[in-house]
Amino acid sequence: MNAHADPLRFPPGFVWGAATAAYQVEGSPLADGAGPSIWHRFSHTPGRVRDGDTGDVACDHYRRYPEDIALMRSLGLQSYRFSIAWSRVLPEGRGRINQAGLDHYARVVDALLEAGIAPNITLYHWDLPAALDDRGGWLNPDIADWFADYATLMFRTLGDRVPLWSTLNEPWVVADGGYMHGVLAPGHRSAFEAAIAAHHLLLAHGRGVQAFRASGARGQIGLVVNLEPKYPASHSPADLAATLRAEAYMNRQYLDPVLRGTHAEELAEVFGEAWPAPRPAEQMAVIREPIDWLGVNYYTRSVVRADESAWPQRASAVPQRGALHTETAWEVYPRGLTDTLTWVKNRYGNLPIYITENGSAFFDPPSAEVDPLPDPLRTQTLHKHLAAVHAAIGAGVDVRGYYAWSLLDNLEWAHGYSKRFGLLHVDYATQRRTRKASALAYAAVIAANAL
Ligand SMILES: OC[C@@H]1[C@@H](O)[C@H](O)[C@@H](O)c2nc(CNc3ccccc3)cn21
Repeated sequence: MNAHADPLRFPPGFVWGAATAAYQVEGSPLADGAGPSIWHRFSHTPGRVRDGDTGDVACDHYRRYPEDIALMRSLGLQSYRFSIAWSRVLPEGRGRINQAGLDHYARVVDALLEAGIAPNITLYHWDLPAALDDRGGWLNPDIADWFADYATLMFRTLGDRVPLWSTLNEPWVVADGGYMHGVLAPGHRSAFEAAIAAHHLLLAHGRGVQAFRASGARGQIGLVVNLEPKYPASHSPADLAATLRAEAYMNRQYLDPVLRGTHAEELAEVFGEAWPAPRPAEQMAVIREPIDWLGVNYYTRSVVRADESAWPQRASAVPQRGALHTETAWEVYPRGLTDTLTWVKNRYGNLPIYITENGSAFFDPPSAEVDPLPDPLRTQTLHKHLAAVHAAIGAGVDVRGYYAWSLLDNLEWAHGYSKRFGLLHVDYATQRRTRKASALAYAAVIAANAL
């Protein structure tokens, strides 16, 4: 809270939430008839995840969600963004339905509604059913049908009472991490596969939106993308061109097809021989199925220079020495959030935006000896990014809400449990939750709807 100057007030009805993802928090990956996901396989593959960490227990959120919802309520959270583990409800990803999995998520939704917290459901947050990966996963063109069938099942089950839905979380990370560089599940390393996966992710998104419209579900559906503004290291032609390639590869690769019906022109240069022939017009039309809102995940920016050795975009980030960096080595750069939001408005129009993830990993001890647990760097970083959102709103961007990443310390993918993003500290030895000071700072902003 800004104790001296006039408070920065947010619009009436601005939605304040927090976010998680199934594989990072739930634990019990095979409970009650669930099938394995590619992240269950990946984390159990030696060498893939730091310290051999897995999601077998995580935050035990699958069982402890009533306690966690009570904590959300105590902080005054108005919405909770979480994901469905596809292989809990369809153990093989298609066909046979696991009613126990559907019943679990219905209980979570009803408990949230009972607590006055609006569910915001992500259908896909990286944990593809392993059985679908055995059929090619995101490389199989049939996955758009598989995803649409899964989405339809969820809309029929929960569509009467869930106000916000998104199809995919960060398709760029799925393709770049899972298929281009191989650092995330399923761990492939091929530009050809990355381009194919990217197209099928876009097709699946569009088919998911069509399924939402056909299901008659209430609420609104969107797409969640990670955006990282790219600033040229110099005004040299080489650096300017590299910056455009980096921006096209991360920031425009998915938004241009979904919101403009075209592909960023630099992608043919970035992917080279791996870039496919122009896609059929009817597929581009599916991809462009109109969405109701856009989810923006923001963490940092990058300052870009030309780098012929950096594959595939031939551009690399210039370290910003002297700036505050997080434990994930991301520069803290709140102005980048304002710039990103105004960039979206100027390029794609003023569609409703939710900041679906924003947060920071700074060191917290494994066990919390005091409540609240001091976390000054995370608290100041939170305040600065909320001020950046306020600035974007003041510039006319239609930002509807903000979700802190994350509600809980959790499994940070290949980093294991070594990076803590939570507003709530988790002692993994005891599963005890402890509020961090940033949680109380966030609660004060929510209570005042002002900074
Ligand atoms: O790393 C923090 C979170 C992660 O826990 C979420 O599951 C995921 O949605 C998420 N996306 C980003 C930003 N995008 C990104 C960029 C490069 C590598 C990995 C993630 C950060 N985060």
